[in-house]
Amino acid sequence: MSLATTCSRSVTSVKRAILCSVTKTSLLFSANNSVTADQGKLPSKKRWSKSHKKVPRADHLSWEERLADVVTPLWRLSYDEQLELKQKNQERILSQLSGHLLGDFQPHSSSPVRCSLSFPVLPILPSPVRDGYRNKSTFSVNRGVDGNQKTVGFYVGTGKEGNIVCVNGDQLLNMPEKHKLVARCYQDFIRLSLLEPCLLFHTGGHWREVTVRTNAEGHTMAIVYFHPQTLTPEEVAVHKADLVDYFTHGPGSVCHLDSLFFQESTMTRCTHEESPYQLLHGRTHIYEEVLGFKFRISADAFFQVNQAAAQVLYSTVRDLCAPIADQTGGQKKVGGTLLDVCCGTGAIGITISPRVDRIIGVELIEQAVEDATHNAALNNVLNCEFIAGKAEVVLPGLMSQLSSVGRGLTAVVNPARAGLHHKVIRALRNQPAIRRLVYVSCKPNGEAMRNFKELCCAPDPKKKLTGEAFTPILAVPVDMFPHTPHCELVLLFER
Ligand SMILES: C[S@@+](CC[C@H](N)C(=O)[O-])C[C@H]1O[C@@H](n2cnc3c(N)ncnc32)[C@H](O)[C@@H]1O
Repeated sequence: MSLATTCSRSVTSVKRAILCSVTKTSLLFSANNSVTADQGKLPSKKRWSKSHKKVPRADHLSWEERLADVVTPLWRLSYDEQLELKQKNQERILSQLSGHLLGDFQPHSSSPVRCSLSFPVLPILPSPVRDGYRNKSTFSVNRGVDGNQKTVGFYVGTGKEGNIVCVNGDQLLNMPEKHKLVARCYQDFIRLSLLEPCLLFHTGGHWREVTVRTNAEGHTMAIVYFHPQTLTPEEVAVHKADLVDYFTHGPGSVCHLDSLFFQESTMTRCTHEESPYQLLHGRTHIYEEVLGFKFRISADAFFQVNQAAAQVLYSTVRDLCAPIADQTGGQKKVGGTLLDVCCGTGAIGITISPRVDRIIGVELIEQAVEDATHNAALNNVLNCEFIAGKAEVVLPGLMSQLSSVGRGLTAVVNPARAGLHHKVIRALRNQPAIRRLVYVSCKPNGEAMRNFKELCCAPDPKKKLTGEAFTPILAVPVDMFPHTPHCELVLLFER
């Protein structure tokens, strides 16, 4: 089957908006969509200042501007310019995959290599909300511009160079006011506390980061991370009580926290299982609504950071995983089984559940699996089951049980930045019932690229990749992170 035929077969049932863009893109891509390997790279500040806006020299920048350049490096560009840049960047990344599949990519060559895209990349879908969109922020504690070690904000500089300065995030465009308020109050609280901040784990100190989660309804959860060092549980309890008092009856009550959690951790990052998230005040969970479904989110669980853009992402993923037969919209049933790998709190599977017979989700974090199971029940969804465990451990066994589902098996994978373990790729690739696979990645140029190549390479018995190769059919970038160079990439593979 020719690529063009495969492509049109895949997109005929995708939502009209997508279809429309595909048609336009398909018509254009063979003629115009060739990009060189260095095109679309994020411009250096020098290049920006030439082609876009004048950027002052770093030593003339305020600390807030320097921080904005670290956290939201596209903040000087208009949103259209940002989207153009991201589009080119995604096309450049995907041209690597195309080139690799066509056998003409030279990864070690320093000269730009001309590669055509062998599949359409649709125009990036913008975020409906551009400013203050984050529903989760984590603020660090370290030495501030004025030397005060109890400063809550984000780092400028690096630990390696020993020039870290902690700058408050008040000017960051992606940060909602509520997050800034909680960070200011936490700073005020730790400055009042007799305990020292924990700047480096081996040098002592206690107060660490604070994470703030909010939802579209304005509910707020704060999670304070604390290093107990040699304090007894009784001594820690006194400081926990002070924290609660500050945020419920003291100056911090302006934050109107709906939940206050506390995690005592001796490692940079601990799961709930390693060190429990202790609820000090208020509600156990925060809730978010996406595409008409309600999701319970635990303190520890992943949820897309931009709720409005998450709706765009999930409807795109839904239409690629389970394209409805007609173009009238609605929730017609397609049937079959959907495997939701790295399912988090179940958002992808649950939003697709009305269109398929069965959803099986696999997720590492137990709390997230509990949330996913709860979320299915909360939404009266009866065809979802979720399995806790590493996908690389669960999938090989699960695959043999799924052999009987025939050809109605689709997989959607949405791993963290580290990509999928090679055993997961092997299990997916060697299960012939999977004809369609949708890969959602926030970092397609990293480990995910290795995954793409392993999904699409010729059968390789040495790597135990014996199943028929997948072919990339269509890519849809979705902007989840305005003002930053990042976006989500949805990549449809078929075979
Ligand atoms: C980018 S999030 C996506 C979550 C979900 N699909 C969503 O849209 O909300 C990646 C998820 O992969 C999970 N994860 C990371 N490593 C994993 C592994 N080895 N096996 C299964 N899940 C894993 C993380 O806990 C996280 O929930």
